[in-house]
Amino acid sequence: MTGTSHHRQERLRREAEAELRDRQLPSWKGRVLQRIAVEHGNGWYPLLNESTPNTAADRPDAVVVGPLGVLVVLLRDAEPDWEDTRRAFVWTAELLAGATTDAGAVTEAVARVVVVHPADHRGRTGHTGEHLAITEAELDRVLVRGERLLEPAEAWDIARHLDARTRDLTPIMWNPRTVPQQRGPRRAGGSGLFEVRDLRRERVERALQRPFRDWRVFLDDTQLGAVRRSYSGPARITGPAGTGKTVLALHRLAHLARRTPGKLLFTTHARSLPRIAAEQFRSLAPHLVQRVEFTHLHAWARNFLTERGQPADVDEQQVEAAFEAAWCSELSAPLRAFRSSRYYWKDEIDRVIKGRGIGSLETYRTVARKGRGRPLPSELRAQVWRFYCAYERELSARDALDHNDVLTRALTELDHRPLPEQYAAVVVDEVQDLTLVGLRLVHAISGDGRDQLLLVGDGQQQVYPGGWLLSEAGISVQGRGEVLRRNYRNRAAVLQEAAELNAVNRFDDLDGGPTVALRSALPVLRGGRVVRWAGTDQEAALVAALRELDDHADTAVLTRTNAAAQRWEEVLRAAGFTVRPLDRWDGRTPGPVHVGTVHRAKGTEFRAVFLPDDHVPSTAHRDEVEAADRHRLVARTRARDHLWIGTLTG
Ligand SMILES: Nc1ncnc2c1ncn2[C@@H]1O[C@H](COP(=O)(O)OP(=O)(O)OP(=O)(O)O)[C@@H](O)[C@H]1O
Repeated sequence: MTGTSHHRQERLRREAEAELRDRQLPSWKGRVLQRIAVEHGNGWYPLLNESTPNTAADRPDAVVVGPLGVLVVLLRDAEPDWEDTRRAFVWTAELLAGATTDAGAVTEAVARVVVVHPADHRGRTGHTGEHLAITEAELDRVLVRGERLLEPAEAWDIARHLDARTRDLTPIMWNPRTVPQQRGPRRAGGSGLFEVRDLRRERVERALQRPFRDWRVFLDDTQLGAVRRSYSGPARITGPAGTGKTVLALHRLAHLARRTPGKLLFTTHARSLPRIAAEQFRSLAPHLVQRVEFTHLHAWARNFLTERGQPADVDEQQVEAAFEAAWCSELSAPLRAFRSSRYYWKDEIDRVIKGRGIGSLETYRTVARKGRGRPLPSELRAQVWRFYCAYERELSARDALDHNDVLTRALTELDHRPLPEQYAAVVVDEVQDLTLVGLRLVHAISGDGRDQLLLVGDGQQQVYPGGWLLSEAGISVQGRGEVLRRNYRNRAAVLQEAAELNAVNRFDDLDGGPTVALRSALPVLRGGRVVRWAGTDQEAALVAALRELDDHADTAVLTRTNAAAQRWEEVLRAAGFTVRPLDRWDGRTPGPVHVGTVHRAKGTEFRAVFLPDDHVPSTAHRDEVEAADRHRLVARTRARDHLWIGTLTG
């Protein structure tokens, strides 16, 4: 430390001592608060609780706003009760509500609870479920070291907001009415919409330059509303691709975790998404990660049945063999005559008959089969039913269960014997891909209580056939929900390319709620690059295009089928690239080129995405054309900056 800065520190310390003199603080608390107050010289704005040192157990002694975020500081001789630290956080978070900075609305992700103990404290320190515990000797950990979360102007705005919101907190060492001299770049006059939009763009651009996405994103007003709102029953978030639905869902989980005891559940249909969401949640709220279970729905059902001593393993080969046996029998002949595709009839069983939990031909005759193409005549339905019964017999003969059986059994078991302990909240992402039985299961897990169930999805991104009405699962969202419109992921050129697809939303029109199509989404980021390639030697073209990229980090080659993904893996390895299959990715390491199916990439994003032509056979069936367009929409909207689309000719 130089002589001058030492002198300045000493002056600040004496000023702090004078400000705190009347408080009659125990000496160690006085020292800590002085130290915090001195940090004002480094861009921190301390606010002291009016009652300190006689602070209530569940209130902070100080709230300090600065470059490393908002610290909710509790000075305690002994380890506090976790409920008290949580309440102190919630109290502060509620004061933060409505705070805005140039970058947008403030989220709770910028705040954390820090419990400070005296230097001779012998108890535990470090991270607990709810807070970070340190001794007074370790204050640098929270005041000096760590990730920079707030710009100087943002910290100032938040500190002033807190001062204005409550009389319980008093600024020390700074005056909310005096504009600080050394401030970071601020908006220069005016508040036109255009300018606000530019600022948001600038901030998102900055976040994109970091190696990983900035999960402490400042949510926009609609997102923030949905994070903090208390819903009296099940609620629903919709919005086109890239509008921040998953971000919102994770913030809401953190928000609810801080307010309620008990476990929370994040689930979805796709196997890879929970792992990635868990990583994102970890960087958003590391101390709460133990409280949230991230599991795809089939794994949840399997674990649940296993715990209850019931069989739950699915042997894919046996399932395949059972279907093949039925398909090879004469029972499939009328089906083939109507639609030759084996996949179509497999979907009919998986997504319509078993997926909807249809137990009799009478019910099957009446079901709407939305999005499944030409209606099935009644006589053909009877034949499909016979085919389905043959498949079931083949399964039993092999003593095998398919994935639908596992969900159905879990639902029955839950009906019989509910969970011993309810989840505090359940969030379902990509809800449009669940079957009706899957939806009933999440509803049975969550119940209808306040804030218990949040459904997040977008009908334009449905990649599995079949649909349902929420009411068929006994769920009513009755105006409880939000529609997001601002696309933060895709640069304008990429968004435009994806929005041109005619991805018919067969899902949301079922519920009649408000929806926004991708083409009406509002792009936040400018620029972007779309390359359309057409020719015969696609492998050479894609490899050359990949080589042209200045950086391969965060790049993906996405395919329609597993077989195509495997083939591309080999091609890229042979060309010298390091490749990682998407199903082994946890969203953390951006290093090698990722290769996988679009299904595996659901809910994720990459800087550059390559979509080679997969020889999709052309079809005249409307449902298949629509499904292919939805699939393409999902694929294209995975790209943030750069999109490469291949077309094989000849
Ligand atoms: N308010 C915001 N400000 C800046 N960036 C944001 C904001 N909200 C979301 N983002 C960013 O936008 C991208 C898309 O967010 P997210 O994955 O939550 O969207 P989504 O609606 O779930 O997309 P999809 O339906 O395609 O899976 C992410 O990189 C996220 O960090």
